[in-house]
Amino acid sequence: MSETASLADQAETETADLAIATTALTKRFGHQLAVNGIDLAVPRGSVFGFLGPNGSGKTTTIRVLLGLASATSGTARVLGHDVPSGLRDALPRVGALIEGPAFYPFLSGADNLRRLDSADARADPGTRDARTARALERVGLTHAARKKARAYSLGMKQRLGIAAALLTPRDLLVLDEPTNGLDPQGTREVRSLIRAVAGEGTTVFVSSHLLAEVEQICTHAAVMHVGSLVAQGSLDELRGSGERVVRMLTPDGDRAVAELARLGLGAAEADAAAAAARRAGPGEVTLEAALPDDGPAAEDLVAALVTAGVRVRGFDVARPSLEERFVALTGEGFDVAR
Ligand SMILES: Nc1ncnc2c1ncn2[C@@H]1O[C@H](COP(=O)(O)OP(=O)(O)OP(=O)(O)O)[C@@H](O)[C@H]1O
Repeated sequence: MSETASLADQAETETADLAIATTALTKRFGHQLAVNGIDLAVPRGSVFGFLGPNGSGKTTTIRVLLGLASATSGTARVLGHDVPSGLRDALPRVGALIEGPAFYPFLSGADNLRRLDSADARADPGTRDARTARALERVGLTHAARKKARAYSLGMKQRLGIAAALLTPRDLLVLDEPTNGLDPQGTREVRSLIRAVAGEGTTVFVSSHLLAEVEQICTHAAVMHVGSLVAQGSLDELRGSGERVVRMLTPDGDRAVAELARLGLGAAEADAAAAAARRAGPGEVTLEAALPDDGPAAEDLVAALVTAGVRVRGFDVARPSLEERFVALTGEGFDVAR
């Protein structure tokens, strides 16, 4: 087999393992670049967090993936089918909930689902009642099946939306900010539902501006910033990809900086807020230095500092947290609440 052929085969196998794959996907609105050449790779079986602040391009990307908007350039595949030409084949296996579910308030939850089910030409009318009952059970709404949708709480409406997305078996569930506006109880319900759906083998692609949410429910994540994808991978990969940082507390700042420089590390005083948080006493300074993966071991650094006469009152080596890492990537904070 030629090298070109085997590379093509390898690319094909890799794409087959992906529920969503895009190449240089771009969407412009006039002069505005809402999505800027993104290469998304969402592994099958993952719970994939699509993370980014408001306005970073998440909803636009989702709309393009589902054929609700057309890309300006680039390519996308969903469940192995080209978007938009192959969406007719992909969409029956994709459940989606974007920009909040719309229901008839005067119909019960079950009747709303029946109505949606009847709009699906492939759904057998003979098994409609069983299908709606199963979907309601799946999201824990059996007790509220006959209640009018207008009497549902926001969390119940959101779960009804997920039930609608799960009326038929799905390989991929796409959820746009599914916990937006929910109270803590509703948030917990929706998150545990996502875990349960993923546990049954469905790939879940979920957008969120909440880092804590992504950390709680996702196996993988991608980070959007002003239309660009600035990082993606498994959460472990994302955590591990930040450079380690040495932080030390000492009354001998100048001597420590000189010794660290001799060891190849450029140390600087931590910013005032961080230093205050570490409660440096009179004359003490908190120093920080990036430590490359091939840099000296922590114990060798401490030994060298002590030998050089530096009084080491505090010392630690840590990878940045996911939050610190994402702030570094995007230059802005994420809502970490809830
Ligand atoms: N139909 C449209 N026409 C013009 N600009 C749009 C349109 N839809 C989105 N945009 C712009 O594209 C950018 C990305 O918006 P998008 O809704 O995709 O972001 P998002 O990350 O989903 O944010 P949010 O969580 O607030 O929905 C924003 O600047 C937005 O104003």
